[in-house]
Parts: sequence; structure tokens; C-alpha cells
Amino acid sequence: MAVDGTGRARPDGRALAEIVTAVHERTGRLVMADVSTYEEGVAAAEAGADVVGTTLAGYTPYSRRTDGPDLGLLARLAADLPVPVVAEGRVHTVEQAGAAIEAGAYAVVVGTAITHPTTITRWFAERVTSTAARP
Ligand SMILES: CC(=O)N[C@H](C=O)[C@@H](O)[C@H](O)[C@H](O)COP(=O)(O)O
Repeated sequence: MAVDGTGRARPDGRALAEIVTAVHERTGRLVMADVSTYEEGVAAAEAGADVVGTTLAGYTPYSRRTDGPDLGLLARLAADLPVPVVAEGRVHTVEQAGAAIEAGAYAVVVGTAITHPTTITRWFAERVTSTAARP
């Protein structure tokens, strides 16, 4: 089960460790903590998350938003955490997916690039239009 693993306050005020324990006890499922920074990843692993995902990198006001996946963040987390790290968020090309694995990702989640035809169409249209406009 994927949960928000950022340091932001939860609506119910509970700590991440409480959520992780509750999911484990009630469902026996693994918990993936979606984080946005290195510090959140470390804290999520300490809180008992079974997997850490870079899902929210660039989606919190205080995290860096890279063009594609944040490979620097991914590499640091993969090197330091005792749990698998999943690359998720803005993986739009096969090259980015490969780079994520090279950076140490246990697995790669691809969303928009395989599920959202209108966005994919816009990527193609923008590239074609901007290239055609070059002198
Ligand atoms: C930030 C957030 O809420 N991301 C969500 C995660 O559950 C999804 O909307 C994304 O599609 C998913 O993470 C995959 O990312 P991308 O669609 O960029 O490949």
C-alpha cells in the first residue's frame, strides 16, 4: 500500500510510523512511503516503511522539481537506505527508466507516459511544432 511519506502534517494528526504499523497489523501488506526529499526517505525507512518511492519529489513546496525523475535523490536514497527504493514520477522515456535502474532503483513506475494519451499527444505536438519553427 502506498502512503504519503512526506513530513507534512496528516489530516488525522497521526505519525507515519503509526500508519505503517496499522497497515501491517490490519492487512499484512507492505507499505511504500512516497517521499519528496532525502530526509523524508530516511525518516520513512526508520518509521518502518518496507519500500520508499521518490513519487513526491517536486510535488512538495520544499522539494526540487527536476525535468525527469530526480536521479540524484534516487541515487542517494538507494545507496543509504536499507529498503528498496522505487523510482516514480516524471519517468517519460525508456532512457529515463534505464537511468533510474542505473542509479539504484529497485523498480520503476511509469504513469503518464503509458496511461495518458492526451498528454503524450501534447509532448509529440510540442516537439514537432518547436522543431518545425526553427530557422
Ligand atoms: C504526485 C502524484 O500524486 N503522483 C501520483 C502518484 O500516485 C500519480 O498521479 C502519478 O501518475 C504517478 O506517481 C506516476 O508518475 P508519472 O505520471 O509522472 O509517471
